[in-house]
Amino acid sequence: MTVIMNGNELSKKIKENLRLRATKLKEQNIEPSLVVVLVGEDPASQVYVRNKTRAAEQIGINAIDIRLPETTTEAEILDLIAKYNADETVHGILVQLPLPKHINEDRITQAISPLKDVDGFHPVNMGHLFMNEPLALPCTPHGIMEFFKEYNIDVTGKNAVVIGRSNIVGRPMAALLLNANATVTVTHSRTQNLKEIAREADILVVAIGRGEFVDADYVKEGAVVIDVGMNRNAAGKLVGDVDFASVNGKAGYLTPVPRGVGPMTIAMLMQQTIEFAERSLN
Ligand SMILES: Nc1nc(=O)c2c([nH]1)NC[C@@H]1CN(c3ccc(C(=O)N[C@@H](CCC(=O)O)C(=O)O)cc3)C=[N+]21
Ligand SMILES: [Mg+2]
Repeated sequence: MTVIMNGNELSKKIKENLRLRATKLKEQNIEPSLVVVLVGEDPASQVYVRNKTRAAEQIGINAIDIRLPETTTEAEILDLIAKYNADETVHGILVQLPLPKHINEDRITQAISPLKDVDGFHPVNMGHLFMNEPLALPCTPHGIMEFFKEYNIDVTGKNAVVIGRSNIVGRPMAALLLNANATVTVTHSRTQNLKEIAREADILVVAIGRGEFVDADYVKEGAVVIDVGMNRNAAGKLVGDVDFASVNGKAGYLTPVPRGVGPMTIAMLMQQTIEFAERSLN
């Protein structure tokens, strides 16, 4: 029997709690505010950004939604970031990735003040995370840790295998699992014997960007399987990196796509915004 972890339900619960915290902040004349910058017309990014601004609205976070044309220069974005870094009424700044090719994503990420970096992507925040003294956590890995908490999954001493080493998911996920005392293996496209390594996992986090890549052969009976993927299959249907039908029944726990990790990412983004706003009180 596989427990399907419900990201819609858990994120809803978290957002309800955040709404109360937003109300408290407003009573103290702080309006939690998040700047969301989207450059270009990528349809998937438009969906994600809309989901973020909608969640902000539900909670009572003021979302400053900035849409810029594909032709925007790097200097223009850097100017905008400098403006909001200096604006004390703004608590969080997010620039949606990916950015158009003529813009250097690292320079943009590094321009955002670490104290307003709701994504947790800034190298300073990455450093704090790796030293187990986090200031802001990357939202997707953070949301995955919240799943473990909700479903009473103790990762201490467990074999955790992360497939993927991106700066936004794989690497910070490994750090969070290590901070939580798991035994962590990070695998990637050059890993030899991936299937054999994955089969040893008590906790398997899949973030490779290849639709339905991980089937039951990669999964140990009873393992916790977390699917970070967001892909369109040949029929245009949204699928994860895990072959859900194949793994369902073998895993102990499994996240679906959609309604799994995606909504948790957004909930953690909102939580980080509220936390930054609360810090502004002190
Ligand atoms: N600076 C930055 N911060 C991010 O947090 C960030 C980013 N850039 N770039 C892209 C990724 C991806 N991401 C998602 C957020 C929500 C859903 C989401 O809401 N998913 C829904 C369904 C979405 C759909 O229907 O397509 C679900 O899984 O149920 C998915 C993916 C945030 N990201
Ligand atoms: Mg994917």
